Amino acid sequence: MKKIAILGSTGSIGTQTLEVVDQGGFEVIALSANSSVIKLATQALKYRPKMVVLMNSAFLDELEYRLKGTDIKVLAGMEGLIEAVTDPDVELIVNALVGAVGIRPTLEGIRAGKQIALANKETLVAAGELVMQEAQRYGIDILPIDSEHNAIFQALAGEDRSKISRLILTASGGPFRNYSREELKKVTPAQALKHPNWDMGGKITIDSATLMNKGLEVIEAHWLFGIDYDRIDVVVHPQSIVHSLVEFVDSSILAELGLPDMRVPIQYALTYPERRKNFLERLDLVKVGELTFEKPKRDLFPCLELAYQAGRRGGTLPAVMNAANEVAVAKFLNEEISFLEIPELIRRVMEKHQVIDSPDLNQILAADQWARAEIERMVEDVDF
Ligand SMILES: NC(=O)C1=CN([C@@H]2O[C@H](COP(=O)(O)OP(=O)(O)OC[C@H]3O[C@@H](n4cnc5c(N)ncnc54)[C@H](OP(=O)(O)O)[C@@H]3O)[C@@H](O)[C@H]2O)C=CC1
Ligand SMILES: CC(=O)[C@@H](O)[C@H](O)COP(=O)(O)O
Ligand SMILES: [Mn+2]
Repeated sequence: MKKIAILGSTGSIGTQTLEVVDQGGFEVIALSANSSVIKLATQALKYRPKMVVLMNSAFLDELEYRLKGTDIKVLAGMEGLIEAVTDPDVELIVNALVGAVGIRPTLEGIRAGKQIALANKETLVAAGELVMQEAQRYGIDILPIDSEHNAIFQALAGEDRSKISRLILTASGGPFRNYSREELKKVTPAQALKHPNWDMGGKITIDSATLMNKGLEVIEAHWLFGIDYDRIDVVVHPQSIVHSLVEFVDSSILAELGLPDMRVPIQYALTYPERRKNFLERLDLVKVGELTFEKPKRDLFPCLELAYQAGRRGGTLPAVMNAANEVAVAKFLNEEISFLEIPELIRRVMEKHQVIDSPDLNQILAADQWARAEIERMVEDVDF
C-alpha cells in the first residue's frame, strides 16, 4: 500500500487521482480543497484519511460539523497543507493544486523526503530553480503528471539527458486555433472554457486557449529535464494524441501516444517505477485517422512568447509572469477584461518588474505578490 496525500483532491486532477486510487494499492492519508467543503467531506467519508485540509477557513465549521464523530483531523490554511505533506505516514504527495499556492507544500514535502507527483506546473514555473535544487539535495524524483512532461519522462526511459537533442511539446491549439484577431477580440469565457479535447479545471482551460499553458509547460520542461530553451519546441497537434516527443542526438524521435485521458499519466506517476494494467479505453489509430501538426500562431497568441522571454531571463520574472497570468485569467473569467487583454496585462507587468536573480523563497513570494498588486493597479487605471 503506497500512502499518499492528495492536495487539491476536489479538482479535475484530484478527482481523477481518486479514480486511480479506486483501482487499489493506495492508502489515502490526506485530502485537501480550497472551499469545496461538501465534496471534500464526501471524499473524506469514503476514503477515511488521517486528515483533511481546507484552505479557506470560512467553511471550516461546516467541514468539522460534517466530519463530527469520525477520527479525521481537520486542518486549515497553508499551515494545514504543510502539516499534511510532512506527516510521517505520507510517502507520496500528489500536488493537484492550481496556482503558485503549490510552491510551499512542494518544497516542504521535498524537504521531508516525500516523493512528489506534480500536476501543479505553476510551482516549477515560479520556483523551478529552487525546487529542483532542493529535489537534488534531498534525492527526490519529481514525477510529472502533466501529460506532455509525463510523455517525455516515459519516452526518456531513464536515458541520460546528454543524449537529448530537442524536446517537442505538443499543443492542441485550444478552441480558438483558427480564429482571426478580430474574432479573438470578442470571445467570451464560456467559449474559452470549451477545450477541444480535455476536460480540465477553469484556469488551465483558459491557459490552453491563450497558449499560456504551453508557455508554462516550456518552463516546466526546462526545469524538469534540464534542457535549455533553444532546444524546447512547441508544435500544434489538434488531435492531442501524441502527448509530446523527445529527439535524441542520433535523430531518433520517441513519443508517447494515447487518448486524451489524464488517468493514464496520473496512474503512471502513482505506480512508478511499475506499470499497472488498467481497463481504460485503448487508442485506435484507424479510428483517429489523421494526426496533423502545424506551427503555433505566436503573433495571435503572444503568451507563448512571453513565457519563453520570462524563462530565458529567469530570476523572479517567471514568478511575476505566472502571478500576472493567474490574476488576468481570473479577471477574464469574471468578465472584467477581454481575452486579448490577458497577454497585454502580463506583458506590461513583466516590463515593469525589476528582476532578482537566483531568488530565495521569500523573494519569489514577494515578486508574486508585487505582480498581483500591480495588475490590480493597472486594471483600475482609467487609461487601461
Ligand atoms: N486538469 C487537467 O487535466 C490538468 C491539470 N494540470 C495542472 O494541474 C493543476 C490542477 O488543475 P485542475 O485539477 O484542472 O484544477 P481545478 O481547478 O479543477 O482544481 C484545483 C484544486 O485545487 C484547490 N484549490 C484551488 N485554489 C486553491 C487555493 N488557493 N488553495 C488551496 N487549494 C486550492 C481546489 O479546491 P476547490 O475545489 O475547493 O476549489 C481544487 O481541489 C494545475 O496546476 C493545472 O495546470 C496539468 C495537466 C492537466
Ligand atoms: C492534459 C494536459 O496536460 C493539458 O496541459 C493539456 O495539454 C492542455 O491542452 P493544450 O495542449 O491545449 O494546452
Ligand atoms: Mn499539459
